[in-house]
Amino acid sequence: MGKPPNLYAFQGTDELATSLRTYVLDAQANALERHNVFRVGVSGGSLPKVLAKALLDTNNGEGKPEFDKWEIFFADERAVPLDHEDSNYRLVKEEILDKIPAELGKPTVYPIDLKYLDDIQEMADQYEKTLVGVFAARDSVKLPMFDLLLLGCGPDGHTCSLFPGSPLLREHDAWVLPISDSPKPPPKRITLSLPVASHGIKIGFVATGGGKKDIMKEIFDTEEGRQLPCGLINQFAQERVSWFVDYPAIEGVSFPARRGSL
Ligand SMILES: O=C(O)[C@H](O)[C@@H](O)[C@H](O)[C@H](O)COP(=O)(O)O
Repeated sequence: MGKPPNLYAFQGTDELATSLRTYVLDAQANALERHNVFRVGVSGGSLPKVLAKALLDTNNGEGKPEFDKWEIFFADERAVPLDHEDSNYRLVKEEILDKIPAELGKPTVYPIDLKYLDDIQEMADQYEKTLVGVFAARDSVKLPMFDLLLLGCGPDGHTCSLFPGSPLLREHDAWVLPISDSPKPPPKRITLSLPVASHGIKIGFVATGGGKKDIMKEIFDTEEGRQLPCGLINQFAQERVSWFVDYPAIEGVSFPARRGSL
């Protein structure tokens, strides 16, 4: 049995961002030492804004992101053009990529292939091929191992585009899956599968605001919550998972949180 996930709680997003920066830079240092590249998967939602605060505030702690060594992938993406308001690529571009100062270098980014907007199975297959190309042949690597996955948690306990009760949660072979009926709009998306999302060397969740307190209580304090997508990642990845939350998000949660800095 491994150790439980880490739950770090902060007074507000500024404090959260400072510790998230330390966490990301630590993951970067480990990855660069291991293979001189930092492979990161990011989600949409509120995460990119918090991540921008963590990474781009240059007065914020020691060390720097070495973006020219970063390879950025999408933990999930909506099947829309890259300049569409629903695009996670557009969100990450506007919040982070466009704001990176030149001296920090430019990351390599892997967006979805727009040729397949009308065929999301093909879009998922192509994105999986991209991962195969980067993480080595599928036969030799059972699952791609991201150096860091940065994920959000929906009010129903979903993460990436893996929703509670979805048959996609039972998929153990594919690395990337299509979804055509996402309960959160827009309906058509692709997502990392649960085994891939649980396989990151480090997996960081960011959840803030009182709107998250009921689902956080469910995930951390109840047996049913452990079966929700976020709860399943907690179970599978255990101490490789770290949650960065603010106090309102864990009001009433009994699971022990470490308050203050990382
Ligand atoms: O593209 C998406 O819809 C996201 O990747 C999704 O999984 C998100 O991370 C959660 O819904 C949490 O969103 P918030 O952080 O905005 O609550």
